[in-house]
Formats: sequence, C-alpha cells, structure tokens
Amino acid sequence: RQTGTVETDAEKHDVEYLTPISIGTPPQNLIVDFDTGSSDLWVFSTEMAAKDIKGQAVYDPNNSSTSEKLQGSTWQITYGDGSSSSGDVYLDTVTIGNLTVPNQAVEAATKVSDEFTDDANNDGLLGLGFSSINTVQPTPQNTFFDNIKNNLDAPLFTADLKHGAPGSYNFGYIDPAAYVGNISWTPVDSSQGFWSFTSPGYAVGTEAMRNHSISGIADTGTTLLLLPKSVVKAYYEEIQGAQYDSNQGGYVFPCSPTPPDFVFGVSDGIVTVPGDMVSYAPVDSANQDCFGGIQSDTGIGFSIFGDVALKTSFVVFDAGGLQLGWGAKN
Ligand SMILES: O=C(CCCl)NNC1=[NH+]CCN1
Repeated sequence: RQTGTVETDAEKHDVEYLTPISIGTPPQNLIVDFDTGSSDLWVFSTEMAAKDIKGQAVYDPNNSSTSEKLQGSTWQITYGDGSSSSGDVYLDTVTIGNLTVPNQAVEAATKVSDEFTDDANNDGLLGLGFSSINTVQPTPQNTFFDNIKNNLDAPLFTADLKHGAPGSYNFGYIDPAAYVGNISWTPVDSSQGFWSFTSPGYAVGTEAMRNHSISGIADTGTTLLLLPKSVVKAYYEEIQGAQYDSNQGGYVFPCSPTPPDFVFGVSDGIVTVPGDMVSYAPVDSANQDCFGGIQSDTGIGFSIFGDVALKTSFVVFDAGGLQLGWGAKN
C-alpha cells in the first residue's frame, strides 16, 4: 500500500491551483488543474489546431511508447462556468508525485473553448470527482484516484490549498502536521458524481449562526464560493457600499475596510472565511472596488464551495467513509 504527495501552486488571485503530472514514456510533463468538481483527465494535445494552443504544454501520444488509443472512444465536457473541451482517448502511464497508474485514460483534446486557450499556464484538468460522471463514450473511464485508491494506505486524498502560496494534494494519508484541533466530518452524497454535503447554517461576521442549511459541492475547480441568493444578499447587506454590478457580473464593494467574515457550519464544527479572503480581487487599477469572493449560485441547482472556501481549511476527501473532513490549517 502506498501514499503520495504533490505540490500545487496558486495562480494570480488564487484563480486556480496548478499541479504537475507526467504522462507517457518517456514522461511528458504537464501542469494541470486538479478538479474535485469533475471526473475527466483531459490535456492539451498534438491533435489540436495550432490556433487553439497559446503557450500550453501538449501531450503527444505518438511520442509515448506506452500510449494505446482507446479506439472509438470520445469525450466532451462543459463546466459550470461554461468552458468546454472535447477529443479522443488514450490509455497511458500517468504519474503524480511518487504515484503511478499504468493504464490511465488520458483524454486528448482536439478542441477547447477560449477560456482554456487563453489560460496559458493550464495544460488540462485532472478530475477528482466520482467516475460516474466521466464523459467518455461509449464506455466511461475511471479517474486517477479511482484507479489508485485500492493501492493507497487509505482510500482518500486531501487538499491543502493556500492563499497566494503553494499548497499540496496528498493521497492515501491524513498528515497530522497539516491541521490543528479536530477535523469536522460530514457525510457525502455522491449520487450526482460530486463531493456533495449539506452545511447546517451560516453566520455573517460575529452574528449568531442562522439555521439555514446549504447544500453544495466541495469543488477545487471553481474559484469562488457560490451560495444561495438569499445568503449572498444577507452577507452583502452588512457591507457599506456593496452592490450587484451587472457589468462585473456580481457583487462589488469598496476594498476597504475589510468586509465581515463569512462562517458556515460543517456538522458540529464551523469554517470561517476571513473577510480579507472575501475581497477576491480589485475590479479596477485604482484598487477602489473589489469583486466579491462570495457570489450567487443561481442557475446551478446547488451551491459550490470553491477555492475561496477550501483554501481556509485542510480538507479530506474520504471515498472510503464517503465523507468530507474540514480541519483548521496548522
Ligand atoms: O464545473 C464545475 C462545477 C460543477 Cl457544478 N467545477 N469544475 C470546473 N472546472 C473548470 C471550471 N469549473
């Protein structure tokens, strides 16, 4: 049985967290977005039109002695933010840190939407959701984690994302040095393929907790914390000058003073998103107004606990116990 660890780097404003992987023989090194909100491992590839590649590293299956085309298989994915990609499929060796899966389905892109073309640092996505929502047709494929979890000391991985600093993904073990106090555990409903849970309530700043349950997914692939409209409204009502700015497509408020913390319940515990993390990024060079890290989940059907929420904590994705653990960072 094994364990593994790999460093993940925060991009500007923590918009995404990028992690190195290697594919094929000899190893081809790419840097991808580990995404607990999806379940496809897809990469920029030599099968794409040159105009759709702007600086990314690409996977070349013809340059790997261990690649094997999965004849007749294709994939197509559209993410919550409207970005999308599609292509065909190879089996090849994939290594993350010291962990290797010999016959991992590697989805080679033939087409990607502009969001991906314009994101020069990101060479693809590695899904860490449940394999039930993998998009490969006619036969859905397993995620890297599903392929390796039975070889791990424990069928779990942890995400320790940081604000503007490198963090880490660990596989197969919970690092006791990474958190303090007790981990708060909450059951996961994987029926929709996501790490979905229900928070029992929330509080704004130092106010009392409100018994308003919030059901959502723990999603490393989404930047912001997307919550029910009523919760978002209650939060921004506490900030002088906060308003919904249709040009920016969300709530904007004066960057100072620091806004109130946002607290949400996890089972018997609480997670605090510090006010200075809610000021996601300045909307203008004058740095007067800030775009909120908390926005509405309207239209998605559930809330999304994205990086703004996850980077506050040490988060355990436990497939064995089908539960999420939230611990206070060390
Ligand atoms: O697509 C979602 C939300 C699922 Cl409801 N998260 N993952 C992701 N990857 C790239 C953009 N967003």
